[in-house]
Amino acid sequence: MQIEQRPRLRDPCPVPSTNPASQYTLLEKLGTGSFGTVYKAMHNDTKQIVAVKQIGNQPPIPALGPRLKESCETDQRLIDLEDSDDDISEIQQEIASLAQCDSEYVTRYYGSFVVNYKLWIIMEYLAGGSCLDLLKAGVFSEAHIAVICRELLLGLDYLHTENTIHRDIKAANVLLSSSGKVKLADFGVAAQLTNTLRHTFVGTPFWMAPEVIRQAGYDMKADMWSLGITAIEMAKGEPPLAEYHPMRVLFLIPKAKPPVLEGAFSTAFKDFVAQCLTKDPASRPSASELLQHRFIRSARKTSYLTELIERYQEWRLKQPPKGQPAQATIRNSMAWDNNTMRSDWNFDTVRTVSAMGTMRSMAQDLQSSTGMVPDIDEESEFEESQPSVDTGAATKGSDLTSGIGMNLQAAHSTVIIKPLEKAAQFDGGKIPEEEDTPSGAPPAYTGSVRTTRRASYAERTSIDGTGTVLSAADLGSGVDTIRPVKKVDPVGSLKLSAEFVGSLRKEASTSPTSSTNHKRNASESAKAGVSMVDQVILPAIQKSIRDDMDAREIESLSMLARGFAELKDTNSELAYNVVLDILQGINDNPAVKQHIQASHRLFPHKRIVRKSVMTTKGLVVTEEQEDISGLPSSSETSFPHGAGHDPLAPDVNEPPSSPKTKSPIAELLYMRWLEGLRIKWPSLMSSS
Ligand SMILES: Nc1ncnc2c1ncn2[C@@H]1O[C@H](COP(=O)(O)OP(=O)(O)OP(=O)(O)O)[C@@H](O)[C@H]1O
Repeated sequence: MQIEQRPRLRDPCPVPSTNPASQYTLLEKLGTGSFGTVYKAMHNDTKQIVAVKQIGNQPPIPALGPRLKESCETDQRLIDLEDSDDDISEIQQEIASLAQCDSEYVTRYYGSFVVNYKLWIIMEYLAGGSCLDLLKAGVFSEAHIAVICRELLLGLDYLHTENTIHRDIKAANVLLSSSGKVKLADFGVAAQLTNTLRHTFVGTPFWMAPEVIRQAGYDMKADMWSLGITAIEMAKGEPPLAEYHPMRVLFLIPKAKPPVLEGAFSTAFKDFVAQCLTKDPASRPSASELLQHRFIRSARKTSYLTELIERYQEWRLKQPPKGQPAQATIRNSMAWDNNTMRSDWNFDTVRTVSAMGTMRSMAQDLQSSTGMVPDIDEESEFEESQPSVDTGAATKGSDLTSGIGMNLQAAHSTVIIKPLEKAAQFDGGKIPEEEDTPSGAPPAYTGSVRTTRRASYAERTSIDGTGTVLSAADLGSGVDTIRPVKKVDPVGSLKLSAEFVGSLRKEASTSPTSSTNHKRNASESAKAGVSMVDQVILPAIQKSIRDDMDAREIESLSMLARGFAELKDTNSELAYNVVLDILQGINDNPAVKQHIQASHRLFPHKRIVRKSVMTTKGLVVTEEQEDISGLPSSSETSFPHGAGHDPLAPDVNEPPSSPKTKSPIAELLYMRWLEGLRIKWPSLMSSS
C-alpha cells in the first residue's frame, strides 16, 4: 500500500516548517517499552497507518484527545530530551540510516522528528503485535516457534550481511503482521539511543550473550545467543533465570554453563537451542548456518502464525476491563520488594524499584566480575501499560525517589552498562582494585557495600554513611538474588540446641561467677564464629563453585556464602551457634546420619596426611589417606572412637571422645561440651 509509495524521510532532521506531529492522528496506544510509548497513528494526507514511538518525558502534545492525553500523562519515561546534553540528531541519523534497510523481515523505519521535547519515530505498523504480547495467551508450540525462528534467522542474516548487529533480540522485539509475517523491530535504535544518551551500550540482561557481558566482544554471534534465549522464552513463557534480578543475571550468565531447553520438546528443537547457546562465540553458528538446521528446515509457512494472533485476540476479549485484576497468565514478571529484595510475582509489566543498597551491592558483584558498572538511574520511573495486580511490593509514584529506578524493567527490560573507566571518570567514585577479585572467580564478599558514586543516594536509602547495607539477618537482602529466599529465623535455627544451651545457661545463671564466665564464653564463641566462617565455611563454599555449574547452583552457593559472611559480621556468636546447631542437628537425626553413612561408603571423604619421621636413613616422608568425616568407613561397623559409641553425640554424663578425635564435627561438639562443663562446674574446670 501507501507505505512503499510514500517518500521516505531520509533527512536526519526532517522537521518541516509546520509542526510535523500535526501530520499524524494518534489512534490508540499500543504499548510501552523502556524508552517510550508506541501509538497506532494515521498519516493524515495518505491515510497510511503507521506506528509512532514517542520518546521523552514531557507532557504530550495538546492536540491529543482527552483519553489519549490522560494516558500520555502517565507516560513518564526515563529519558528527558530537554535536559539531555546529548545530541539527538545522532539518534535521528541512525533512524535515517535504518530507513534504508529494505527487508521483508525487518520493520520499516520512515523517519523521526522532535516535537515538544519528544522524539517521534515513525515506523511500519504491525497489527499482529509483538511475540511478547502473543505470549500472554500462552506459550507457543514448537511448530510455531520453528516458523518464528526461521523468519528471525532470515532477518538476522539480512542485517548481518549489512554489517548491522541487532543487539536486543527478544520476544518483545519480534513483531507480527496480521497475516503472520515476522519482523524484527528495535534493531539499532535502542543501542543508538543508549549510546547517545548514556554513552554506553545496551542490551536486556536475560537475553545477553556471555561475551557481551564480559565485554569480550560484540559481534553478530551475540544475536544468535539472544535468539536461543528468545526460543526458550517462546517455549516456556519466560527466558531462563527470569526469577533472578536482572543485575544478578548479568553476574551469572558469564559464570555458568549455558541454559538448556528442558521439558517435553523434540531433540531437534533442543539441539537448535543448544547450538544458539554455544558459549564460545567462535564456535556458535551464524544465522546462515542455523538456517540449515533440521528444526528450521521443517518449519511451516508464516500464515500458520495467524493462529497465535487469533488466540491472543480471543484471550484479550476474555480479559476484564481496565482497572480490574487481570487474569493470571503464563507470563510473569517481577516486582522487587525494596526492603527484602524478595520477588513477588506480578502479571504483565511491572514497575521495577529496588533498594539502592541492594542494587549497589549487586552492581559491585557485576563490577568485580565483569569490569562494568551498571548505570543506576536516580530519577527513572516505570509505568504499566496493562492492568496489573499490584502485590504491594512495587513502589509507586513519588515513592520512587526513595528507591531507585534502574534502566532495568524486570523480564522486559533494558540494562545500560558503562565500561569501567568511563564510570570512574564520570563519578569520581571508588572503583575496586583489579586484584579485589581474581578473574574468573566469584566476587569475594566483603560484608559491606562499597558505594560507587552519587553518595547522596546512600542518605536516601537503607545504606549508612559507610555504605553498609542496614539489613538484619536477612539472607535475601543486600547483595544477592531476588529469588524468593527464606529469611533466617535465628530463634528457629537455634531450636535444636535450645534445651542443651538452655540448661547450661540456667546452671550458669546460678553461679556467682556467671556474668564473667558468660562474657568470656561469649567472646570465645564470637571468635570461634569468625574463624569458622572465614577459615572453613567461606573457603569451602568458594571451592565448590565451578564454572561448569548451572547458574542456580552458583547462585545458591553465593547466597550461602553471603549469608554466612553477613551473619558473621552482624553477630559472630550467632554464626557460631548456628553452625554448631547444624552439626548437632545432623548428629541427633538418625535418618540423616544413615544417609551420610551410606553416601560415605560410596564416596569416602578423605584427605592426604603427610608424616615425616627421622630415621637412621634420614627423613622419611609418608603419605596416608585419612578419613575426615568422622563416620565409619566402609570396612568399619562401629565408630572408630569406641565400640558402639557415637563420638558426635554430646552427652553430659559420658564425655565424648578425646579432643584428639579426627572428626572436626566431633571436635566442635566436644568444645561445646567442655564449655558446658565450664559453666556448670567453673571451679572444677579452672583447676583442671
Ligand atoms: N511497529 C509496531 N507496530 C505495532 N505495534 C508495535 C510496534 N512497535 C511496538 N509495538 C507495540 O508496542 C509495544 C512497546 O514497544 P517498544 O518497542 O516501545 O518496547 P519493547 O520492545 O516492548 O520493550 P523495550 O523498549 O524494553 O525493548 C510492543 O510490545 C508492541 O506491542
